[in-house]
Amino acid sequence: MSGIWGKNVQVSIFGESHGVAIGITINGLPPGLEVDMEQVLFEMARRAPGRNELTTPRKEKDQPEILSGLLDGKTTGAPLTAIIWNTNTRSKDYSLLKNVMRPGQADYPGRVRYKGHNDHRGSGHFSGRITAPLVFAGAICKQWLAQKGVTVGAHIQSIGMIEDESFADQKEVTLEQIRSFKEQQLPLFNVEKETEMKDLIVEAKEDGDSVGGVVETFVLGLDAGYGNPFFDSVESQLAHLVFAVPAIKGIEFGTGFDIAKMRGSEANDEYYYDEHGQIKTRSNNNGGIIGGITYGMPVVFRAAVKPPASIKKKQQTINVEEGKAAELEVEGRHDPCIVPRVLPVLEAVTALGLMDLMMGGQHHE
Ligand SMILES: Cc1cc2nc3c(=O)[nH]c(=O)nc-3n(C[C@H](O)[C@H](O)[C@H](O)COP(=O)(O)O)c2cc1C
Ligand SMILES: C=C(O[C@@H]1CC(C(=O)O)=C[C@@H](OP(=O)(O)O)[C@H]1O)C(=O)O
Repeated sequence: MSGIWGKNVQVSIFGESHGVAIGITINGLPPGLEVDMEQVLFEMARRAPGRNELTTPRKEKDQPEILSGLLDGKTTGAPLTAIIWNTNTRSKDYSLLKNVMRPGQADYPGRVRYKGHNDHRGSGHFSGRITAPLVFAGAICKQWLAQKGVTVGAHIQSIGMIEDESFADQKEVTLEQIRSFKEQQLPLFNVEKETEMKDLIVEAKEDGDSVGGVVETFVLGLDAGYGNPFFDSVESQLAHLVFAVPAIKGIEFGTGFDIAKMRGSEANDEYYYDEHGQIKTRSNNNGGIIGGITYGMPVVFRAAVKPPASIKKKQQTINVEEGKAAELEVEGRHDPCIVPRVLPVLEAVTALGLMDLMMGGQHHE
């Protein structure tokens, strides 16, 4: 089980959705980093289940208990461990699913990989619930990044076929705008799309179905010169973490797949000096990264989020115990759309990836 990630800031996650608890150990945090716990709790509440009609009804406090690594509100430099108790499990929802494999969920591959020993209750260690500790870690990384003038934000690019404007369409995205996104149930540039998106989610839920979407994440204030060519490129670093998040099925940086349709003359991001003598580019088709290295423009990427697999609609599948075909209507508490809740997770892993990269000391300075 690969529950460990990172070079300079290393995280190790543990737990199952219906086990006693979930949690994380973070190694490599610099000593003396002041941790604003209110801010950490705020970030965790953005992701927490059961907070509104658009999410799973499972209610969890998601209150982290710090076991080590923090004294008088500051990191000690020793491993920081936080535990989050599971308090609202309802494992009977999963008794059928030990043998009847949900299409699109990890039941079948997980069963094969772990020889049937995987905890199937609440999808066990595969559950989106295990992203709560990642948001905890990301919230601390964000505070370290803020000291370096780096801010991570995100908005919903789309839900189903309903699109928001893109980051690239904006004249300027301010820190104020990012703060206001964090307060919104559906963070959007074009708030007029909110009702339409909410209705789509509710409609899918009432239909016993689910919807997917796209989250666009952006990083402001990152200097030129971070990253590496080839294996440790900034794209590789971020993509590794983004694909670690359950339900993510695609990623594109900058103009992404559409750059393939452009000519070089259109795709190239032309350089200029701004009024303060800063080097900028007129477009940002490369999403802030060229040669695996940042060039001082915002890092921008979009991640495709699949519609959650656990739906009430009747589906054809198999019962592996009986070795027969089976029909399945998934009961229980599920998100009709993962997009709003995965958005803070994507911000968190971005912050973690960047802090790990920046702690590496490979910058030109
Ligand atoms: C925050 C969050 C909440 C999720 N909620 C659900 C859910 O309620 N029902 C479900 O079937 N999948 C849900 N998922 C997705 C599954 O965890 C995921 O599809 C599964 O682990 C298989 O992984 P994959 O989709 O990345 O291949 C959620 C994911 C996240 C990140
Ligand atoms: C509890 C959370 O969301 C869960 C994520 C999830 C899944 O399959 O990923 C399935 C559901 O689990 P359960 O059947 O136990 O209610 C969600 O409620 C959470 O994210 O904290």
